[in-house]
Amino acid sequence: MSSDAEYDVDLFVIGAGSGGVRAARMAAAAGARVAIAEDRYLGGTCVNVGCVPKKLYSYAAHFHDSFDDAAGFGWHLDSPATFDWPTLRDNKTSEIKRLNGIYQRMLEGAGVTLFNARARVANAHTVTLTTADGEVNVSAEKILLATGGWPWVPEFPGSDLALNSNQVFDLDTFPKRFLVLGGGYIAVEFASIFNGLGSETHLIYRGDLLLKGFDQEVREFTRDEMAKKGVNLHFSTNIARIEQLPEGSLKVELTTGEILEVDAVLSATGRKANITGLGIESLGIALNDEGKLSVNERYETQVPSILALGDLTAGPELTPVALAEAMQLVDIHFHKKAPRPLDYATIPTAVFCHPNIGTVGLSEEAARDEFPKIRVYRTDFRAMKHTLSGSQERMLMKLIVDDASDVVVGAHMVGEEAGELIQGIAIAVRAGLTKEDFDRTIGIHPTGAEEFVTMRTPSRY
Ligand SMILES: Cc1cc2nc3c(=O)[nH]c(=O)nc-3n(C[C@H](O)[C@H](O)[C@H](O)COP(=O)(O)OP(=O)(O)OC[C@H]3O[C@@H](n4cnc5c(N)ncnc54)[C@H](O)[C@@H]3O)c2cc1C
Ligand SMILES: NC(=O)c1ccc[n+]([C@@H]2O[C@H](COP(=O)([O-])OP(=O)(O)OC[C@H]3O[C@@H](n4cnc5c(N)ncnc54)[C@H](O)[C@@H]3O)[C@@H](O)[C@H]2O)c1
Repeated sequence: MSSDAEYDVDLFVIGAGSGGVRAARMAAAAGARVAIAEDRYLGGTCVNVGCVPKKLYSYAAHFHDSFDDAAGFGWHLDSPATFDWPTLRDNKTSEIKRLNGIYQRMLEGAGVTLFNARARVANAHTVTLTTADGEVNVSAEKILLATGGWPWVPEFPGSDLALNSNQVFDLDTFPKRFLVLGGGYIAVEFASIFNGLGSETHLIYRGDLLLKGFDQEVREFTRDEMAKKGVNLHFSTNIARIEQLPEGSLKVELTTGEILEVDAVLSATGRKANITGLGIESLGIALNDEGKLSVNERYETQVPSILALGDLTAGPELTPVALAEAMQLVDIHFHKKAPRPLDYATIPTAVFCHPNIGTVGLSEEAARDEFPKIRVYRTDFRAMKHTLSGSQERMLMKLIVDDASDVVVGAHMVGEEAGELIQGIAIAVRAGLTKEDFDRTIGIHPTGAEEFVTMRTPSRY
């Protein structure tokens, strides 16, 4: 790359995932000369081994319930529905290829120079690319680290036989018996997916209740609903060892002594910052206690010309967070705007277990810690659809209100399409609306969602 300017480019982005691509495109649109390096797949984790394929598989798994529900409405399948894993897997792969192409065209269209190469930081203003033809240096006024995270698997005898979330999407054969280790997002989502697709499914969790950090009642309700759907939940236990049996299946011994025989084990035990070989240690960029990069409100690391965002930095590991940080970063560095720190307290999130969880703001427990007195409005019920389907699935909805100000500080839901529904509620919570505002909002009938504006009597204080 050559230019009369002091540096080859104004911005060099390492990692073309959610945050990196957004920052590169937006900086280029602001007139910056931008390059980006990606050594694996355009679109990063979300597009290739995260949100997108996960959601497609979650849709696939939901059909199981839909087929069951249909009979009460008069629909009958002539023969039992069968599931073909290669069709789902390969259709998913084609869709991801299509998305990879869209990302490439978006970057090219924005005038971003794309390197299909692994990158490392050589110094505060130089990126070294490892290409088939050897190493290439590119100088940059600013370097953005957007390399995301990588699945972490604990070590125990036979842990190499466990899959991580990157590997679970492309299995050659469908696991008739599936075991997942962990109690976080990925564990509950994949337990629901494989259970829905027809596997005998086990979830092994060291704690006594899944989804630590979520509202306690949401956690308990989700546990009960997942168990009703047939997921075998094993709490307060861990995997002691895994052995491969001669015919290929896996013998999993739990710390409780119980033995399970399965076809695949997924370790969904968290992710670590993806900094291997990135060269940041020698520049004095230190990791915080969580193993992530610390940045200031301008997204600058300890080396001011080196920026970072997304899963690599503190905060929730969510695609919309990486995207929002990218927009902020570009505003600050390329539109010269003052920093407007994101409101991390009201980031909504959904867990795509079955049924889904949607949540925004404070849990009941966190609100009790923060405010002298709260009001909790909650309801759980069987959705109208299930009066005919016969399904015993229930829905939980909850509003947490600061009693003194009447502001709704948390909203939680477990039920069909909770992820879709909570997005709108999140606007109200983010805006600091009061319970009276909710009460004055007219419901939409007949929906489950109307309960969010019709709960009148506190269930407890
Ligand atoms: C199974 C799963 C499901 C998920 N589901 C959801 C969901 O439903 N909703 C949601 O909001 N979030 C979800 N997430 C989280 C979401 O995917 C991440 O928060 C998001 O992708 C983070 O974006 P990022 O830009 O920080 O990093 P990434 O998207 O991880 O991108 C980093 C990119 O950098 C590249 N890279 C790394 N090192 C180098 C290097 N040295 N040189 C060149 N390139 C490099 C990587 O190959 C990668 O493409 C999920 C994650 C997983 C694992
Ligand atoms: N729907 C979504 O938005 C979505 C979906 C999937 C992932 N994600 C993001 O990706 C991140 C990573 O997901 P995740 O589920 O891997 O992480 P997580 O942090 O949510 O859960 C990790 C789980 O592994 C357990 N664990 C950790 N070490 C262990 C050990 N040594 N032995 C046994 N268990 C252990 C933890 O107790 C926890 O239950 C999430 O935090 C989330 O931000 C988001």
